[in-house]
Order: sequence, then C-alpha cells, then structure tokens
Amino acid sequence: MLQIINFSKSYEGKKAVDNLSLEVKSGDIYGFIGHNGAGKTTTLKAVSGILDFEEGDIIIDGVSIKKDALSCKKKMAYIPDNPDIYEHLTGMEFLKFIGDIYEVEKNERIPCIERFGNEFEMLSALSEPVGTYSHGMKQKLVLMSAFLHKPKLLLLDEPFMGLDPKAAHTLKNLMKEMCSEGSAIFFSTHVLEVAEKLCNKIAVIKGGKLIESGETEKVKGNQSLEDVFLELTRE
Ligand SMILES: Nc1ncnc2c1ncn2[C@@H]1O[C@H](COP(=O)(O)OP(=O)(O)OP(=O)(O)O)[C@@H](O)[C@H]1O
Repeated sequence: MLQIINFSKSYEGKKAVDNLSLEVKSGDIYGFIGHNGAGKTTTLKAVSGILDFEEGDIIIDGVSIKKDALSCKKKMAYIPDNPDIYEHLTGMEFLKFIGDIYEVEKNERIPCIERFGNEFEMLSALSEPVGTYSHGMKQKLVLMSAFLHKPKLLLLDEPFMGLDPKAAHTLKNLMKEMCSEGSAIFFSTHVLEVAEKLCNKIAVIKGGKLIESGETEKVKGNQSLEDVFLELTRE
C-alpha cells in the first residue's frame, strides 16, 4: 500500500531524513518511533504529499506521489500532530466539508457520523463551532473526519496526544477494525506501551536514519519495546 524508497529530505542543506526505505502493506498497523527531531513528521508529511522532497520516491497503492499526487491523496488521510481546523465551522459542518471533498455519499455519511460521534462522545458538540473545542475535542473531530472516508492508507502523527482514555480506547479499536478490513496505517508515537500492543510492525528512526524495522515481535525479541528503543537510540 505504501512504499518509501530511498527517501531523503533536507532543510537548508541539512539532512532531516536520510535514505529511508520502508514498506507498509494492507492490514499493517505500522508504528514509527524515534526521539524528538528524529524525522518522523518530515517523513509523514512527504508521504501525505504536502512536503516536496528531492531524493527517492514514495509510492501509494502503486502510484508515485511525485507523478500523481491527487490520485494518491484521494486514497489516504493524514492527521497532523496539531489539529488546526477552521474555527468558525461547527463540527458537523467540518465533517460535511470533508465528506464533500472525498465524495462520501450522503446516505453513507450520516450513519458514520452518528457512529463515530457516539463512540468519541462528540454528538452534542458537533453543533458547536470548532473554536469552542478543547484540544482533545479537535483531535477527536479530525480523527472522525479521517475515518469518514475510509482511506486505504491512514497517516497519523502522534494521534494519542491529548486524547482521554476512553477516546484512546475508541481510536485503537477503530484502527484495528480499519486494518482488519484491508487498509493500512502508518503512525508516529512516543507512547511505546501503545505501540507495543497495537502495532504488528515497528520502525525506529534516529537522526534521520532508519535503524530498525519489521515485525514487532522480531524487533523487541523477549524485551519490552521501551528497553529495545532505549538501547537502539543510546548515544
Ligand atoms: N520547516 C523546517 N525547517 C527547518 N528544519 C526543520 C523544519 N521542520 C523540521 N526541521 C528539522 O528536521 C528535523 C526532523 O524534524 P521532524 O519534525 O521531522 O522530527 P520528529 O521526529 O517529528 O520530531 P518530534 O517527535 O519532536 O515531533 C529536526 O532536526 C528539525 O529541526
């Protein structure tokens, strides 16, 4: 579903990501872990098509993001680490806007909004302007908007940040459900306990370089993911 091939990205001549290759297959929940500044957001933004890059290629469902970004974007959803959304829209107007952009049929949209609204405890808030939401409520709304159009590839940058325990539980269940139906998820996180339990595959990035990747069980062996991560990233 997603192939990152020898991807590099520099800012002002300094390499932020260096020759990274990774494959995320249908059904994978692939966790991307690394220290602050390691290059996770840069990679996710390049995959989402919002950040240009000079070296390598990124293929979504067989299509290069460099050659046909629009058809790639139709198949995926990207949720950044900061849920900045149009503050003057109500939650419902925002979901309808995303539904229109991704051409979700109205008769499919309504039951989805009801279901996710209920599971994320957002139904009554949907009639209020986004500007009145807390950080966690905005995060829930953007997550709902991503699930609404059933992307084949879901990219999430630290999705658990700011979520209460119930919402985090709901998100984990929705991620599992999506992947069991054949989609793929690639997400960054600093919450290693969640990554260890949720992900069938893990990639570790350090200083822009991929230093470990593969099945979670193989990456961690008989240790905890936290122990392995600390060992791998030790200076
Ligand atoms: N717009 C930018 N201009 C210049 N340098 C940048 C820019 N964005 C990121 N960088 C640099 O690129 C490197 C990778 O940053 P990136 O945001 O990808 O890291 P990250 O792994 O997502 O970190 P965090 O866990 O803190 O979110 C860092 O050294 C950062 O300072």
